[in-house]
Amino acid sequence: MTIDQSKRDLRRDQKALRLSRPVSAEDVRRLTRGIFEAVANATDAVCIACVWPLPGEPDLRPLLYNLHEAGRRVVLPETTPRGQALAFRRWTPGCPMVPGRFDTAHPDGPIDTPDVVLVPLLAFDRSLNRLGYGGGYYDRTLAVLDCPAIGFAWSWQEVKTVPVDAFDMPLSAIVTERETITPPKQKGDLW
Ligand SMILES: Nc1nc2c(c(=O)[nH]1)N(C=O)[C@@H](CNc1ccc(C(=O)N[C@@H](CCC(=O)O)C(=O)O)cc1)CN2
Ligand SMILES: Nc1ncnc2c1ncn2[C@@H]1O[C@H](COP(=O)(O)OP(=O)(O)OP(=O)(O)O)[C@@H](O)[C@H]1O
Repeated sequence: MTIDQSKRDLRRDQKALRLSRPVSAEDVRRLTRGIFEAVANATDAVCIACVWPLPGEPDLRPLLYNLHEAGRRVVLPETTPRGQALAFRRWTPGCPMVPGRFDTAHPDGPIDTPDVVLVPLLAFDRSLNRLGYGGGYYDRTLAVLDCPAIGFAWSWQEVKTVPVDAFDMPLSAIVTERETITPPKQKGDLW
């Protein structure tokens, strides 16, 4: 099977899984707290890229308010034409949301460059590889941004190995409602 085919199959299965699993309010609180802490640890990150939820995805909307109240700038992706990197636009509480491509929605605020990007995903593995919707949007965006990329997901979205291509960008960390997964220690690391 080609990498493309195995990605397609995994994408289909993981979409169905994510829509079918019930999520408790406690899970939502734990995941939101974990992401907030991961962002707080990136102390010099002023501008944080989040997402406006798609069906079945963890709902980060409470986090947007928390980050805004904590004095961070919040930006959300505008889904650009296929083949382009995402554009991030400033969000403020209650700002109008504009319908965009693939049933996404984005704020109508000014474009801004994030210092850290929270990345949605359908599947992940322990090596911090991710599978997304297949537009390649986050891979293209992270390739040009060169900033920390923190994946967020439910723990049960983990698979043994995500099929990867050369252009796939591994994440800096993945936060779930159970744990935050960070890169394994490398030989030669000072500490
Ligand atoms: N909340 C949220 N916003 C996001 C993303 C995301 O994953 N979550 N994206 C993450 O990249 C970007 C846009 N996402 C995309 C959504 C759908 C397709 C897409 O190709 N959809 C096909 C069906 C694909 C399939 O069923 O396999 C379609 O609608 O025809 C591509 C990118 C930016 N905004
Ligand atoms: N840095 C890049 N430059 C050019 N093309 C890219 C780049 N990254 C990904 N692509 C293209 O995007 C397409 C989709 O990639 P992939 O299947 O890995 O998407 P995904 O990571 O699941 O989706 P997303 O990042 O939107 O959530 C691929 O066909 C690939 O050719």
